[in-house]
Amino acid sequence: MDAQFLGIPELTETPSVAVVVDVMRAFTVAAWAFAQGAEKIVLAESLDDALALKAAHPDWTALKDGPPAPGFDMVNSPGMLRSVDLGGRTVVQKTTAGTVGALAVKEASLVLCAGFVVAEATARLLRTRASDSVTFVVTGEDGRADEDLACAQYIARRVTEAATDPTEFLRRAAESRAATELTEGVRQGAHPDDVALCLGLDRFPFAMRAEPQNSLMILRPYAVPSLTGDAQT
Ligand SMILES: O=C(O)[C@H](CS(=O)(=O)O)OP(=O)(O)O
Ligand SMILES: [Mg+2]
Repeated sequence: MDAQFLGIPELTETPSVAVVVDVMRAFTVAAWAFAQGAEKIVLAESLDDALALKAAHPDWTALKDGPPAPGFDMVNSPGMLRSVDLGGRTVVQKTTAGTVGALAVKEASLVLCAGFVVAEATARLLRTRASDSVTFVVTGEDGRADEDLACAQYIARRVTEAATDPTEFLRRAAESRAATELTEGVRQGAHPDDVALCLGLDRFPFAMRAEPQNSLMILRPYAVPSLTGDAQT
């Protein structure tokens, strides 16, 4: 598999297969939202769009990064979100990096959103599809966020080497700027457990696929064939 690792500004062409990585915290939050019962996540283009979607659908749950804000129900924190019942709910998510990265590749034929919590399921799905070429979108810091790059490199390696040791990749993420800023309270809307939850390797058995639907980009959990080869969708 030919793997490319690109920051959002480097996306000059539409890739065929894109894996959009945001470890801290957008796609860790998304995975937790599905674990808490959310049916789907609408990836919003802007804060105004997120608020407009919420206004049009008052039963939806709107979520943003940074500090709490009027009109939004939650912030982009897995530590806070893990105790919220989202059974059957639609979540609208707008963040600085993760949602922007997914929207930047919305024309791709396959868009997966990932973090360490869904690494193995994501790698297994890529393995199953046997894609020749995969573009990993390293969403943070214009492609330089080491938590995202480490996770992307780990997933890429796992596609071909199932026994890849995660230790060094997780260490890099734990020592990244994002982890430090979350731990030190520099980034707002954070819970003390956020970094640990973002490093929760293979916490969930599903991958996450984003697809355009009625002019919106919708993220859903995506069951992948198990190790024993039982196919699910
Ligand atoms: O919520 C996050 O962790 C970041 C925003 S910030 O860097 O904390 O301000 O957004 P994300 O898109 O999840 O990287
Ligand atoms: Mg991030």
